Amino acid sequence: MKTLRRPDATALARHAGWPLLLLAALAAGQVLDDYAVTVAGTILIYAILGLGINIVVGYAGLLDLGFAAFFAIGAYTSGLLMLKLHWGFWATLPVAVLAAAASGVVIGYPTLRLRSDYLAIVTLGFGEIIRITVVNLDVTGGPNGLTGIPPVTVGGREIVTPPDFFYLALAFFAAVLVLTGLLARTRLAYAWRAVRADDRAAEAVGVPTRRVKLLAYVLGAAVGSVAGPLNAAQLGTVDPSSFTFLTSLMILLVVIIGGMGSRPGVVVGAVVVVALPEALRTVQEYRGLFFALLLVLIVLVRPQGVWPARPRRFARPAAAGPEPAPPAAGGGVLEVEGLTRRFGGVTAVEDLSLRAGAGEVVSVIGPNGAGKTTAFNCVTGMIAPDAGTVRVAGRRVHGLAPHRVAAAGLARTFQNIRLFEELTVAENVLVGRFARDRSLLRPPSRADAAAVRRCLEFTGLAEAADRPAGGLPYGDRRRLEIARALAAEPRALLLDEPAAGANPTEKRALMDLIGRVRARGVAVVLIEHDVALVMSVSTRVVVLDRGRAIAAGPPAEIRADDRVIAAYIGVPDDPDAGLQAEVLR
Ligand SMILES: Nc1ncnc2c1ncn2[C@@H]1O[C@H](COP(=O)(O)OP(=O)(O)OP(=O)(O)O)[C@@H](O)[C@H]1O
Repeated sequence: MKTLRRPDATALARHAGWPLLLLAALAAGQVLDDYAVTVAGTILIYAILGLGINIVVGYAGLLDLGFAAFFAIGAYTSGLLMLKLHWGFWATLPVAVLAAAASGVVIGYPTLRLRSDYLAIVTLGFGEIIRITVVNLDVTGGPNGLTGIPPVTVGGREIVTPPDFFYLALAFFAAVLVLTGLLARTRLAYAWRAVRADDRAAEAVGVPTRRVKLLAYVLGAAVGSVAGPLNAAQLGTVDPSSFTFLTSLMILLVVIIGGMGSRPGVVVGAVVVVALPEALRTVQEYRGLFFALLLVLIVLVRPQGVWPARPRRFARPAAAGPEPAPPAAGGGVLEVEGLTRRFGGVTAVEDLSLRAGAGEVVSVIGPNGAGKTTAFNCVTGMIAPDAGTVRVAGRRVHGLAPHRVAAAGLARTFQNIRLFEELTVAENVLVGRFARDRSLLRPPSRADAAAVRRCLEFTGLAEAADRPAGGLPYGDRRRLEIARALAAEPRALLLDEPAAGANPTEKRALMDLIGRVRARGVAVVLIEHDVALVMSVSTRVVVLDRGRAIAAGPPAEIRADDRVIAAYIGVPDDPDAGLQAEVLR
């Protein structure tokens, strides 16, 4: 039977697309007139800036309204070194990139804890600070900027004509393209996309989010800054009016129009942002109006961008690889002692102690607001407890950042499912591997791929590997969260209401899954309102009421405990109480 060759055709387009585009650009340099080739050179400069901001905004989702600052830092550093110290262009280049990378740390570090709107204000302010500084310093030429920058020489030849400059810009663009292409394949790029989707969930599954965000600023700034020296070389001047808020906005538009996180989209965006105003020169008076209207139209028709990023297919390893060895005997133990957390006058968790051994299922039950989720959040480092200790396999983990707690062997799921919606199922699980291996600047390893496959097969999601997580049915979303947690090969797995909203078939499947996880020697801690499920899967049950553990023991004991029934079921004339009591009994 004939098989469809479609994937091969797609792969060909994927691999041949860039070389073909570069070849077309090489040919265009020969045939275009000087004006068109100058516009094409400017498109390439914006494409380089776009590839830079694509890292910060497109991959990591950190809104940046001051990206022109890095463009300026690159241009001024290179220009000043050439004019004041008589360095050659090529020698100034690494210094310009380093200066921009260092300012990426300056802007990145204080903004790590900020979310979108505050981040926008801070980055906008940073862009203005840089512009106002260069306008007011004597050394940078004040409002006149720098003039008389010597041309670039390549192999003894001065780059002065528009086609020569276009080819230089094309070489820079190709180099930046290769570099960003390599970056897009690293584990860091997956971490960026996870951070963009849900940074708290990313941190909880082992991604060192602060480092990952800082790297986005640093690498984005370094990549974008390359456009600065190039622009200075093209014009022979550095003019502060080229680095205004409007420039930052145009650079941001490159990725918004093209498609967040899409490198081909960046090229499309740069063409639109640079060439469209040029094409509208014939209607000079209405140019701004037409440009604005066309942009609105593009964004309305293609809200995801003209060329949105496409999900990558998961590279299936030949085999899922051997099961990881179960934790050593006596390992896989979670020990919580005296955990206390207050919120103002409310004591959400008070002096809670809990122990889960390898292969045990310990359930934490209690009425709404009893403090169950707060206890989980304290144990996993997402909120700091006021008192108490948490140990995983004998190692203290309280006070550690959530990604370190995950690395110590504690994986979790969330009450309100927190998946990385735009990532595929396989990519979600891959991000879960960060708890095992935090290396960032290399592509996912064979071990990563084998673990992803193993976890997908274990949870029955292998068929859905390449589907976006956001499109999964409810039951599969719950299972995917568990698969992502298992990718960490945890010693203890904390499940927060995994059966909420599940139908009876899904509940049975969940019970089976919990049984299989437990059989691998993992300690399972379960928060659950479904008492029947709790009683059938648990080895021990801890009952919380108003933050305190009022009973703990095997299910049979808990069923018979009158204090539990009174506290958990509530007032005797509650119409639901009889039913719940039946289940407990
Ligand atoms: N961030 C917070 N700020 C203030 N109070 C909080 C905060 N988080 C939880 N609380 C309070 O702490 C108590 C315990 O809440 P928690 O969500 O841990 O309970 P729960 O047992 O998980 O409830 P549910 O079963 O409804 O999920 C509640 O009184 C809640 O209002």
